[in-house]
Amino acid sequence: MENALSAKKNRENAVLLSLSNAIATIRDKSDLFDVIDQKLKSLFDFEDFVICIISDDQQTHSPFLYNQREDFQKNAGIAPASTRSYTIDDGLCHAMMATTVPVVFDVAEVLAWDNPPAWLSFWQNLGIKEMIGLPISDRGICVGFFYLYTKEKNVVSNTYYDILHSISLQISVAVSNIRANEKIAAQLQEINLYKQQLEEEKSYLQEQVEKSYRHNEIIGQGAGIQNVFQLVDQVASSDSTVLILGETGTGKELIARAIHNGSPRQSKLMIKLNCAALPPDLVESELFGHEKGSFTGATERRIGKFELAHNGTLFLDEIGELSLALQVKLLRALQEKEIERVGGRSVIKTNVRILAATNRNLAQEVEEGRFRSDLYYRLNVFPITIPPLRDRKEDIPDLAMHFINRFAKKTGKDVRTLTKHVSKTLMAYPWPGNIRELEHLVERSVLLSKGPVLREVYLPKVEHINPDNGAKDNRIKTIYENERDHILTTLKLCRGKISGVGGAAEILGIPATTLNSKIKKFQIKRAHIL
Ligand SMILES: Nc1ncnc2c1ncn2[C@@H]1O[C@H](COP(=O)(O)OP(=O)(O)OP(=O)(O)O)[C@@H](O)[C@H]1O
Repeated sequence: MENALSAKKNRENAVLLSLSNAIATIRDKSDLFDVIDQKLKSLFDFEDFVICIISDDQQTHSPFLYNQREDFQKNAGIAPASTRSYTIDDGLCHAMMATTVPVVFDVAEVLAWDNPPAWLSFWQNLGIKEMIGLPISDRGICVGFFYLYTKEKNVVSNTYYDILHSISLQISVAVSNIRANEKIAAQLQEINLYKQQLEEEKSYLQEQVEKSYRHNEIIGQGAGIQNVFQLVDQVASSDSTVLILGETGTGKELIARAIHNGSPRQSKLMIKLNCAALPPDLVESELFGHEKGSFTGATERRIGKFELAHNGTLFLDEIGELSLALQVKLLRALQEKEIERVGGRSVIKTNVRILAATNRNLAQEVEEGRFRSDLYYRLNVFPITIPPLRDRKEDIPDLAMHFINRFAKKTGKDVRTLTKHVSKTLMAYPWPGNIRELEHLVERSVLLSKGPVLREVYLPKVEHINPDNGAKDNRIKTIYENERDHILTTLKLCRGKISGVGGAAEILGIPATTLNSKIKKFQIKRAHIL
């Protein structure tokens, strides 16, 4: 008998020793899981176990280490998961916190209490009859619980209590180490994230410095652009969302930057996202960021433009190209003022001023169901429409001189002015690509010019140009859309003149009355034309 007892004692000591050696090498949760599952099981037979940790506010506790068997999810009741938390006020926790020694609970008895733990019936459904609770402590304070579940009753006799107590102390040390490691890893990840943010901010700042050098002069004396400047002055100092409308190349980004630079957010960043430049799923992660592994290719956690623009301005260019699914997500972000990274679980508060731009007729896009009306109304708080260059020809000579000076400086060529003839030619051209097209044409002409006076410019032939360059639409249009677009283009070319010589009806070869009824049918408004 004595021999049998001492053999048992020896076996226990051996398990304890090997457990303690194994615990010393533990680096993470999976190491600890294996040690408990293999070494402790060799001491006595238990079915499963869970280690829970009490939250910092001492109100709840959550599973920290547990078996992640797939069949658990199929069982009735609440399977352990680190995302779940339970109140500490459930009798069981209080009993555990009041003791330093193992406590054995009869599962059926606990379930008959007034306030049984919400998760316990899950284990009963698996046939668990008893559970042994051991406190997990850190420097003498109870920080969690270690529950061992058994299918038989009285598996652990009193003689095991001492050894279980020693084991719980050792496991407590391992849990503390793992939590400390996890904290360091999370901090490292935060540091890397900030590093990435700083790098992105740096590249944005470099871009901004470059642009502010180029953008300190916005050229335009004509009434059309002066009206735009007035609107910019009115809205810049507020936090209002601004919708900037205008054909491609009319200066929408320049105006967005002027609004940002005139706002109290000017010392922060203006981040730009071109909604048309990427496929929809990438636009989502560009906007909101993503967590590591949230999709194939997401090898690193990455913050999105919303986060990057925090306390600054987010300029959403070509907003009309945003998919309907993303429009919903953007609307939610604007309404809630918070975002969720793709694959992320937590919400992130953001304080961002939104400027949006499009060369599409958004009101029409709404009518035709391609743009959500609720998002449109949220964006259309303060619309600014930039007139196309053909409607502000008076600005062309100044703009041309501005670009001549810039490119002469850039290329080192001595070009100082342009002839009257060139000026007239430029003013007669309809500029479907607007100021950007003028900028490129001047650049080319400066390069080709032979003296200090620009005598020649090489304009494309007008008949090849479709001045209604607004929609970059690759889909095949319906006959209805085509007819509407054709009428609209002609009306734009004629600046809204319907009848008489040079009127749209004459060009289209139909009576003015017919054109008028078509305008009605297609719901073409004056604002669409001008
Ligand atoms: N009033 C202006 N004075 C000087 N330069 C201008 C002016 N307006 C536009 N530009 C220049 O014309 C080019 C096109 O402008 P910008 O990129 O702002 O147009 P956009 O309307 O945003 O074009 P897109 O619709 O294609 O995005 C830029 O190089 C910009 O600096």
